[in-house]
Amino acid sequence: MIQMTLAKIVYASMTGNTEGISEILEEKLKAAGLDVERIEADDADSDVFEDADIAIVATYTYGVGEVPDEFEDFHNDLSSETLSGKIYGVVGSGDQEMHAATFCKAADLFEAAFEATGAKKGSATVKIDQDAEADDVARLQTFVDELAKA
Ligand SMILES: Cc1cc2nc3c(=O)[nH]c(=O)nc-3n(C[C@H](O)[C@H](O)[C@H](O)COP(=O)(O)O)c2cc1C
Repeated sequence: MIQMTLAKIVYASMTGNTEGISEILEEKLKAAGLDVERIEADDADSDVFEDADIAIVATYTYGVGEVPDEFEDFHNDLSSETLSGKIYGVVGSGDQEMHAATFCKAADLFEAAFEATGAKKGSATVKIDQDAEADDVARLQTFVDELAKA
């Protein structure tokens, strides 16, 4: 049997924007021929990416530039995991108008955590204002294409 590349998306979403983004990612990764598992932050331990080839986090930002509560433990523990040999990517949703100074800061915090794991960044972090519009969907396509060939 041919071993397929497994991509795992862990996401947190309070009002649905990031969930929608995670669904778009799932669809596009599948279209690229990958196996995909999409998991809510509440259901994920920090070792969730152990059996994945591609590790993706999709997060909104809460408080003043903070990781959402339901992602806090996961985020803290992620940096202690060893994910060398794996590819990672991060997508953020935030509010560019109301929170310009901390726009999608949680995505940057996840990028830093992934860097500590030894995983390789497969594509630049995508930051989306609220929900994904057509231009964002195009950026997500590029993100997926780059991860798939990284
Ligand atoms: C209390 C509160 C604090 C927020 N703080 C930030 C922030 O610091 N930076 C940011 O980019 N967005 C911030 N946001 C906006 C959300 O991240 C944004 O609406 C996001 O699209 C929500 O995603 P979701 O629909 O997946 O829950 C905040 C929203 C709330 C309600």
